[in-house]
Parts: sequence; structure tokens; C-alpha cells
Amino acid sequence: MPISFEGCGFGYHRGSRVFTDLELSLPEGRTALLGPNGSGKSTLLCLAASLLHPRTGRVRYRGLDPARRRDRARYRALVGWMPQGIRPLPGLTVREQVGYAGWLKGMPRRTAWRRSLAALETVELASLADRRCSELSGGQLRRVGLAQTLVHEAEVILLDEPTAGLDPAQRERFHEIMAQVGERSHLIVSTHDVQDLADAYGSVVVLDEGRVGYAGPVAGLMAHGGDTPAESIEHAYRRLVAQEV
Ligand SMILES: Nc1ncnc2c1ncn2[C@@H]1O[C@H](COP(=O)(O)OP(=O)(O)OP(=O)(O)O)[C@@H](O)[C@H]1O
Repeated sequence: MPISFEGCGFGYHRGSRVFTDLELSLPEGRTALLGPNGSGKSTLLCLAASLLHPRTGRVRYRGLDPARRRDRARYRALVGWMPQGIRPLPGLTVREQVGYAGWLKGMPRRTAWRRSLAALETVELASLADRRCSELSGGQLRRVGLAQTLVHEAEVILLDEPTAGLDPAQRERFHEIMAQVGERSHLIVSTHDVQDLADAYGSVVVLDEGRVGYAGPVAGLMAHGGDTPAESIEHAYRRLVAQEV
């Protein structure tokens, strides 16, 4: 059922390659996507979100190939994506911005408007629904970004470093919301946050220079490491990406 990459090759420029023949099935449930800077995490999420298309091979979900024009709208309605930076749309309120995201995904305007409030309730922002997005804090804006993926009830939600730069309290809050959202959607979350791994995720995919170093349960990754869980994850991850332990 998960999104799969079947022999995918991708590079931003002629002659450069981020992925060569990538074979990967993203696990179900909550999955952390780890990897050093530049290893290809955002690119992989963009391919999964159908913002980019592979030059060779294909991405598939529920038999849909987003590179095919006839599959694209349905695919995009099933898969939500939250980029690293959420930009407030000039002049729009929080609810309007979330509703607009639903409309862009093909929902009727009224339905998008109605569901936008439910999405804001899930991310605990309903009380700010009428506030302009441009007036929100960075942490609140991330939650608007998450609500934008919830409004169209995506089955798979891709989050690109959603907690980077948040203070500990905001990060914890975001994790709690992700846990709630993860009960009804599959979550793929790119992160550098190795500490929270065992509590927050069931599976992990480790990328290193465009190759998959590990894909499977968090417990399986820990088996590569030291004695205590936290040490174990850190060690296992660093060994996989050939960083000094
Ligand atoms: N828009 C772009 N144009 C050209 N090259 C790009 C572009 N975006 C990314 N790259 C290159 O593609 C490779 C993978 O980058 P990507 O952003 O996917 O890595 P990442 O793992 O998400 O990194 P980070 O952890 O720093 O966000 C890097 O070599 C990067 O320089």
C-alpha cells in the first residue's frame, strides 16, 4: 500500500544525479526519513509529492503514477506535502489559507472551507482561524502547514523537517499532534532529530548520498548500535552514514 519508488533516477541538472535506480517502498505508519545534509531527503519527498518527476523509473501509490497526467490529480489528493518553509499567503486568514490548500487539491470551495476548521481544530489553531497568517509565530505557521495537508484528508502525509528550529515546548506539541494525525494517515517525516526516534516513529529510512542505507522498523536500526536505546540509534545512524561515532 505505501508509496514506492521503482528504479527511480533523478538529477536536477544534466550530468548530476541525486538518485540512480532508487528502489524503495515507504513503510506504513509513522516513518522518519534520516540522512546527512544533501543526502536527498527533500528531493525524495518532492518526488513522492509529485512536485518533481523521476527521469527514469516511476513513483507509484495505489496503482497511480503521478508522472501520468491522468493520474496526477487523484494522486495529489491522496498525498499531502508540507515543505520546510510555510509562507503566509498575503492578506489571507489562517482559515482561508488552509481552505485554499484544499481547493487547490480539487475540493469544492464550500467543502474546503468547512473542512478547514476541522483541520485547524486538529492542529489546535481553531482559536486563531480568523487571524492573518502573516501574524503567526514560526511554530504556529508550521501547524498551519500541517493543517493544509489535513484539509483534503490525505492518506499519506509528507513533512519536510517540520520541527526544525522549534523550541522544545513547540516541538513536543508538534510531536503530539503528529501522533494523533499518524493514527489515520501514513506519515513520512524528514528529520535530523535522532533523539525522539523510538518514541515518535515506528519505522525509519536512512538515506546517504541518494542511497538507502536502511529501511525498516526503528528496532532494527537500533540493533546496529550500542547498549542504551538513545546511544544505539545515534551509533547505528552514524555508522550507516559513515560519520564518526
Ligand atoms: N533546486 C535544486 N537545484 C539544484 N540542486 C539541488 C536543488 N535542490 C537540491 N539540490 C541538490 O540535490 C542534492 C540533494 O539535496 P536535498 O535538498 O534533497 O538533500 P536533503 O537531504 O534534504 O538536505 P538537508 O538535510 O540539508 O535539507 C544535494 O546535492 C543538493 O545540492
